[in-house]
Amino acid sequence: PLPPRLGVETPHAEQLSELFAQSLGTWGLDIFLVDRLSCQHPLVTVVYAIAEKRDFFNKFRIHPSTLVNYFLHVEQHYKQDNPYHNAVHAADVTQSTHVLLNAQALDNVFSDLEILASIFACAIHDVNHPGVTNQFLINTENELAIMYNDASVLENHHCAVAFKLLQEPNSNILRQLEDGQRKQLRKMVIDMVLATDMSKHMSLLADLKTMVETKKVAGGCLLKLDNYSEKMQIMQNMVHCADLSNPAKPMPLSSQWVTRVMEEFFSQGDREKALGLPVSPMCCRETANVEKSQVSFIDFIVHPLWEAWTELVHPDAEHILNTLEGNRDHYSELSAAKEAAAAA
Ligand SMILES: COc1ccc(-c2ccn(CCC(=O)N3CCOCC3)n2)cc1OC1CCCC1
Ligand SMILES: [Mg+2]
Ligand SMILES: [Zn+2]
Repeated sequence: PLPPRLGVETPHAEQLSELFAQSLGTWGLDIFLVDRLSCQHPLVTVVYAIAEKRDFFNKFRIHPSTLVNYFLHVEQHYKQDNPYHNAVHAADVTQSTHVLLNAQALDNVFSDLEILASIFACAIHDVNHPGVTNQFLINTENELAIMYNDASVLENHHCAVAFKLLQEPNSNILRQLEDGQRKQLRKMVIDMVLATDMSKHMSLLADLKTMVETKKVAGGCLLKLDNYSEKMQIMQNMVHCADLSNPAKPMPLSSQWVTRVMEEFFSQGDREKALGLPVSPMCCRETANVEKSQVSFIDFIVHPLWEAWTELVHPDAEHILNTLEGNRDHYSELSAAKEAAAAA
């Protein structure tokens, strides 16, 4: 028997179908509206809609009910009471990557398996996130830090949980793939999820810039991507861009993500204070300057990354870079106004 049209029953099925028909492939999709209309199943409904759109069911002989069953379990393993690292963030990163994959410059670059791997990696990339950073887990000698020897602790955990859930009954969406394909997908997913660890950011960006320079020299086309490592580099940067896309979204969405990430940081700061640990940067609710932090985050991390991505897929991501630059100026003005008010 087939599952409901969107994967899960919801009283707003009509409205949600309409929203996906209009905006599943749009950069400004209101993922918070998807969360409400789907009755808190944003991940299952977004993945199901993308799977339909990209014909995953036929291409990989995945039964719709198996896909729903697996991603319901994945969704349940995202901690709903995390203000930021919850299933809405996973759905947001997945839908954002779906949009980035549609760039004309990327036509015919990725195989069907690489596209499935990218969407799968986004959907599971933060599963079972505890709402604290790697540094906090290391500083508190958390069992996860011990398990993964302080190396990309969270990112290793997300991968392990996701692949463990595949082994549950009626959940193995990869069952019908050839063995080689399943092994290949597993490797690609691990490579992408481990690349969402911020400690990898600088090397990832450096490699992306080199590739952009080479592409410029080779007359601007991306098609000459034959080896795995070049393709994987683009896929890793694509997922990393999506993971860091909040400041590049329309302000009504971006500002909700800022509130959420600060709430998660502040509760970590509260826990560090209670444990007598030094409070991490930007985690102290008394002293943090939210707008200033966003400006620095954009100037030092997000803009350099999106500038490189925009060059790689020129001209498809121009509007994203423009939105980011507009948001940066907005936070900078807010920050200056706040300082002026404090000085008055
Ligand atoms: C909406 O604002 C943000 C949205 C996302 C990020 C962000 C940074 C790195 N990632 C990738 C995952 C990661 O490595 N993290 C998760 C966040 O905590 C640090 C370790 N994501 C940061 C954001 O703002 C900064 C944090 C407070 C002010 C500036
Ligand atoms: Mg993460
Ligand atoms: Zn994330």
